[in-house]
Amino acid sequence: DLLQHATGTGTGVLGDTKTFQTTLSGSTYQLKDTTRGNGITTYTASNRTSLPGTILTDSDNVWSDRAAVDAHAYAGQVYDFFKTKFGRNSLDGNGMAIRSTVHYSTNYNNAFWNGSQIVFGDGDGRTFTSLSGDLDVIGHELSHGVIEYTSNLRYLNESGALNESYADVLGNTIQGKNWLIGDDIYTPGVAGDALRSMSNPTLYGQPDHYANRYTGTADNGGVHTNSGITNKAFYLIAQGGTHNGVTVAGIGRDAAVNIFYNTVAYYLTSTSTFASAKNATIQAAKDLYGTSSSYVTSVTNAFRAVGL
Ligand SMILES: CC(C)[C@H](Cc1cn(Cc2ccc(C(=O)O)cc2)nn1)C(=O)N[C@@H](CCCCN)C(=O)O
Ligand SMILES: [Zn+2]
Repeated sequence: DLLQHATGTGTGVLGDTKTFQTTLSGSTYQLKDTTRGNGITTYTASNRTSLPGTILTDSDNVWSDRAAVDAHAYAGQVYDFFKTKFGRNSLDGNGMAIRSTVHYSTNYNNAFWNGSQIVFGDGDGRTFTSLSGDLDVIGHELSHGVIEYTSNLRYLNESGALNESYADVLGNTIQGKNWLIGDDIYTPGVAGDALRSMSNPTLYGQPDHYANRYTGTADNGGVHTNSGITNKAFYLIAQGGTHNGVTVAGIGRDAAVNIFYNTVAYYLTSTSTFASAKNATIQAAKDLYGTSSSYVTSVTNAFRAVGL
């Protein structure tokens, strides 16, 4: 038949070899995975800004476009996370096609969800290397899609900071490597630094207590700043620790992300605030693990530790 799926191999942004699903169309291979939902397709913007751009193709199914290899392989991993952990079929729960575009614009130091697809710049090689080279970043961007199809948290002030926080929490948990966001692609010349830290948000200028929240208008009311508050709460719930004199018993990443996913998917609305998110998370923990579960105590204490 004309369209059949194949397995491609290629090199990722950090020089690692990986395999991923492709489609053979006639005698050309396309970066199109038809084994997950209604498909995962990776495009190139060819350093311009029209989206989605052109589907990436190759003659021998051995791929050398490092940004494309990682965008495609990592998107498949993110799809698998939501499907196997939460039974969620793609971003909308209905198998919607996932589209990624790499090589957006020139020296573009960012990655984003534009309401329909995810987009990655190549970075300028100093501040960022190709932004699709970090699984927690792809997880972050695709999680914005999941959030849009569930609570649809408005991207402004407290609901916007929550949107950002759940994207960080889900993206970081999908990678499950450390508590940093973007460390694999931020400042390739500097080891160990990152864009954001969930274990210590203040390391990169984010608050770790509600009293220190940003209340200005920049960045839609500090959505990438105030996300530190609930990022820290998640870290405490998963890992445990003492913060501002409050000791939290860790419950592990699996249970913590289960509570956070269910909260953002089923308990919040587009105008939820930090206060309503605290109550919703406690309720989700009760519904998932029982009202007298120690997990409910950990959630309550973690939110208290960050001033909520
Ligand atoms: C890796 C990724 C998660 C990305 C990280 C990111 C990139 N930037 C721009 C940026 C550019 C330069 C520097 C510098 O230190 O010189 C830092 C940040 N700000 N945040 C990010 O956080 N993107 C935003 C893009 C939001 C776009 C508006 N909707 C998002 O997805 O929330
Ligand atoms: Zn974001």
